[in-house]
Amino acid sequence: MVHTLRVIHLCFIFVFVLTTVLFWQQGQLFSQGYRTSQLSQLESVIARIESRAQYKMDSLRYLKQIFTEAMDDPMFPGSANAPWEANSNVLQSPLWIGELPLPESVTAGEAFPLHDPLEVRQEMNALRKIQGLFPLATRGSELFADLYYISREGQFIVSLSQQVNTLLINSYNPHEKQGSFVLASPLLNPQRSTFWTRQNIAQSNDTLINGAIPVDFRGEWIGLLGMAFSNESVQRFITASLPEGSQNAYQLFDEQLNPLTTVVGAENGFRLNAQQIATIRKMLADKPRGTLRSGPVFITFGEMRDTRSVLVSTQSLSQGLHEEFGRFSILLVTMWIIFVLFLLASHRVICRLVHNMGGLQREMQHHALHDELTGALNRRGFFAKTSQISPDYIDYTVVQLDLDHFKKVNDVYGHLVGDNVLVHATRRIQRAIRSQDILGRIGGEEFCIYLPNSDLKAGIMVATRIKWELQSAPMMLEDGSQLPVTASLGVASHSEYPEYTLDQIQALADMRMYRAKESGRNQVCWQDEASRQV
Ligand SMILES: Nc1nc2c(ncn2[C@@H]2O[C@H](COP(=O)(O)OP(=O)(O)OP(=O)(O)O)[C@@H](O)[C@H]2O)c(=O)[nH]1
Repeated sequence: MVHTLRVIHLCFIFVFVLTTVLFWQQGQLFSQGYRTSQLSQLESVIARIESRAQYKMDSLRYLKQIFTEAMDDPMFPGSANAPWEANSNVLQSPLWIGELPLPESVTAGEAFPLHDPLEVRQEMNALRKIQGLFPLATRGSELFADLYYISREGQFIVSLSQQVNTLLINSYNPHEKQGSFVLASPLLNPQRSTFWTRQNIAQSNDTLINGAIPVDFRGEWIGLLGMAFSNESVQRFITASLPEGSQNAYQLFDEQLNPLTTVVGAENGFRLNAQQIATIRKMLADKPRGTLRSGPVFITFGEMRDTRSVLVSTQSLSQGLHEEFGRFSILLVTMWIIFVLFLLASHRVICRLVHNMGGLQREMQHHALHDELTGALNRRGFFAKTSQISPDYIDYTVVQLDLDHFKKVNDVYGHLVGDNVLVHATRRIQRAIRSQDILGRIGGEEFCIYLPNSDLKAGIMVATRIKWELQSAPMMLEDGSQLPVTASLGVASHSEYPEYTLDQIQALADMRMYRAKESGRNQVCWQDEASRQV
């Protein structure tokens, strides 16, 4: 049965491992699918942001075109006012003007004419012209921008809103290496293309994001046209770019992974820690897109080359479970748990069945080989056991025992007392033999004892001890009287007839037992011719 149980355990372990591996593989596929879906979701958000940002840059190029054309337009003489007086021009809404300290590196070594009122007026006229066109370039309100122009000639900055004007002036750092004016120089921007820059707003954690383009006129670099986007407007812009029903939170970072916006989208309260930022930075050095799992949070990130920023999306476990992949994962895990529970239950039932069957089998085997009344081996059990071991034991002796006048006990005291005598006699015999000796009740009141590793002499000693055990302990009856129990015993040893089989030795002992009966009972006989009594 132990073997059967072991096979059952192995089968169940095999099924458990196999199905767990299958479920795990399925989980891996889900996990891969989830990763891909997160990346494609981020990709689509990045594509939207980039296309919108590109639209802004295209608008800027278009406005620059109009601006340079207007500089040459003789039909638009413009205002005769000096730039710092332009606020008084009431024809359109005011242009806000401020003085801007241009970096020395930009102006050094170049012979600037002092403020040429004509060129400055031309610039102002051109600005007036594009001022009217600008609202067309700010499609919708999701990305509020303000247009500004920095005149290299006049060293002033003009913008449509006073707020942006002040911000630009306050945050302008002429020594900034990546400052917009520096990046617009022909040296660093020979293609004269658009570019993105950032300015940290003084006394605040906010950043002003600028899209800018250098303006050249008649082959000479005269200024810079730009759009400034406030932090909140970028935030609104990203929110508007998110897919509907997205469970992710997004945050925009600069290339050094300093946050440019606060978290937008689903609110999961998650903030990247220093270690996660270091990991993302390391991964970005290899690939522009990537994913990582950090505890219960799944992080997806992607670089946006044009705007030189990094978009990071995070999804907490609970948010992920609201998505299709999350629901499938729950289903998969539930199915696995149900399966394992079912497997455990069936394993338990089968083991119990096998155990019960084993018990039943052992019980049946015991009944088949043992005498129910005395508990000793029955005839079949005795011969089964002795024939099992007798080939190994060549030096054995058999004692055949028959209770004396047992019929009389039955007749006088009844069968119940007769049964008790049999039990009593069995116990007494067991007291007189060794644990390795085999006792069997092979007939009604007939017993046989197999003595391994015993010669005839030892057998006679055991038989004599049994005789005395019985004789010396009569059975107590219910009325307090004593019932003497004696037996006649025959002894035969394999050593006498080595060629004999166990059956033959047992038959010989039986014959000698009859001799003991004939010789007057309650005695041991071990010879064929003349019985010897002890
Ligand atoms: N109570 C009881 N009696 C049994 C059992 N098995 C056999 N007997 C009885 O044992 C008696 C055996 O009697 P006999 O073979 O004539 O032998 P005996 O009376 O012992 O006489 P001797 O052997 O010559 O001394 C029979 O009456 C059987 O019915 C049993 O399990 N219980």
